[in-house]
Amino acid sequence: MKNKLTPRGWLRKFELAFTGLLWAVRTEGSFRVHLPAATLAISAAVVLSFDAVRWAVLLGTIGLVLTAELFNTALETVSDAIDQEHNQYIKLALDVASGAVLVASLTAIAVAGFLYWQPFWSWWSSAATS
Ligand SMILES: Nc1ncnc2c1ncn2[C@@H]1O[C@H](COP(=O)(O)OP(=O)(O)OP(=O)(O)O)[C@@H](O)[C@H]1O
Repeated sequence: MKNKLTPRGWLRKFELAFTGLLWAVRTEGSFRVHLPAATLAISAAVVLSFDAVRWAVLLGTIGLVLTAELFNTALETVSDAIDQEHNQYIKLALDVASGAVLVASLTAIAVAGFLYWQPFWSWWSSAATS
């Protein structure tokens, strides 16, 4: 079903996108790990007074992980619709999608190391000397 590119059509597109987003967050257990982790990372960035570049990299990295998880959830839903019995192609597709989430998550951990190390060290040093 195609939405026309009118203001009403765009509104409908956003409505459908938010419906999908909310459904995925409510039903996919992995978001119970990703969302608290993202909240913790953002809170630490506020405390450490991240500059604009650090914020941009942090938000981009969080977006990468959440986007990978959303595509993984979409693929799991389609695979349930296609075949709920054992299917080797569905298995491979879901394993690859899980691999994508793993790569995004490991990338986020590595990026976090670079982002937080120096501001944390400055914060720690000034807290220790005061
Ligand atoms: N129809 C199927 N045929 C074969 N293997 C499947 C099928 N459905 C799921 N699997 C296997 O089970 C694994 C987990 O798939 P599932 O859709 O249950 O995700 P999940 O356990 O909810 O994981 P996630 O935490 O990523 O949502 C897949 O990676 C795949 O190896």
